[in-house]
Amino acid sequence: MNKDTIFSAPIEKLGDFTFDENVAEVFPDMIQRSVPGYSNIITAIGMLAERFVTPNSQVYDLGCSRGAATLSARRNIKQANVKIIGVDNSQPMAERARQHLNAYHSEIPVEILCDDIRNIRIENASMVILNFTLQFLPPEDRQAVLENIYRGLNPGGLLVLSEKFRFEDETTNNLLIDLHHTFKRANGYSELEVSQKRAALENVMRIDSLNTHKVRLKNVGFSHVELWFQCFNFGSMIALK
Ligand SMILES: C[S@@+](CC[C@H](N)C(=O)[O-])C[C@H]1O[C@@H](n2cnc3c(N)ncnc32)[C@H](O)[C@@H]1O
Ligand SMILES: O=C(O)C(=O)C[C@]1(C(=O)O)C=C[C@@H](O)C=C1
Repeated sequence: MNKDTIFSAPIEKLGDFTFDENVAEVFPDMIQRSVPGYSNIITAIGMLAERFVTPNSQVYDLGCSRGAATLSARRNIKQANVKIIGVDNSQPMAERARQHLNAYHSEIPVEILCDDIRNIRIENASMVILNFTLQFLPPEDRQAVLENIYRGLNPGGLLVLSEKFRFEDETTNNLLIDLHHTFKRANGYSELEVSQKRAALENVMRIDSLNTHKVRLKNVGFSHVELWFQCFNFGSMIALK
C-alpha cells in the first residue's frame, strides 16, 4: 500500500486540501492512519448491509473514494436483485474505485458515478452510506442532501452517517482533538504532518457537533437516530426512516 507522505516536508504555500491524484494514490493508508476506528466502521457497514438491504432495492455510497465501504457492503448483501451506486466527484478516486471493485468477483452490480452528490437523485434505496463525506460539503448544503436521501429511502431504510465531530464543551473538545493528534503521532505522522494537514483542512472541513447532526436528522424526518460508534472526535450514526 502506498504510504501517505503528502504533508511530510514543509510546504511553503499550503493550499486547501483536495482529493486530487496524489491523495487518491495514498488514500487507504491516509484514512487508516488518520481516522480512529475507520476499519471497525467499514466492517460494521457490512454487517448493517446484511441486515438492512432488501431485495430489489438500491444501495448508495456517497463520497465513496476508492470504494472501501461499497466493497464491505457488497460482500455482505445476501438479497437478490440489488444494485450498488457509488458516487465521488473526484475523478482519480472514481477511477480507482472502479478498478478496485472490478478486482473482486461479485454477482451484485456496482456503478461508480463521477459526480457531485448534490446532483444525484436517490431512488428506491434500502441503505445510504455517507462515510466521512457530509463534512466536506458547505454547511448550508447539508440539510438538502439529507432531505434528498430521506425522500429516496424506502420505509425502514437506513442511513449510516460517519463524521468528525466538534464538541460544545471547550475542555473536552480540546482533549479529544489532542487525543486524535496523539493517535496520528502513534501511527507515524510527524508533528509537521499533523499541523500542515490540520491547516489544509481548516477551510474545507467545517465540522458539526453531534447535537447539530441529531437535530438536523430529526428535522429531515428520520424516526430513529443514534450514535453507534465513537472514538475520540470521530464517530458514526445510524438514522432509520
Ligand atoms: C474522507 S473521503 C470518504 C471516505 C470513503 N467514504 C471511505 O469510506 O473510504 C471523502 C470523499 O468524498 C468525496 N467528496 C467530497 N465532496 C463531494 C461531493 N460534493 N460530491 C461527491 N463526492 C464528494 C471526496 O472526493 C472524497 O473521496
Ligand atoms: O486527518 C485528519 O485530521 C482528518 O480530519 C481525517 C480525514 C477525514 O475525517 O475525512 C480528513 C481527510 C482525509 O480524507 C482523511 C481523513
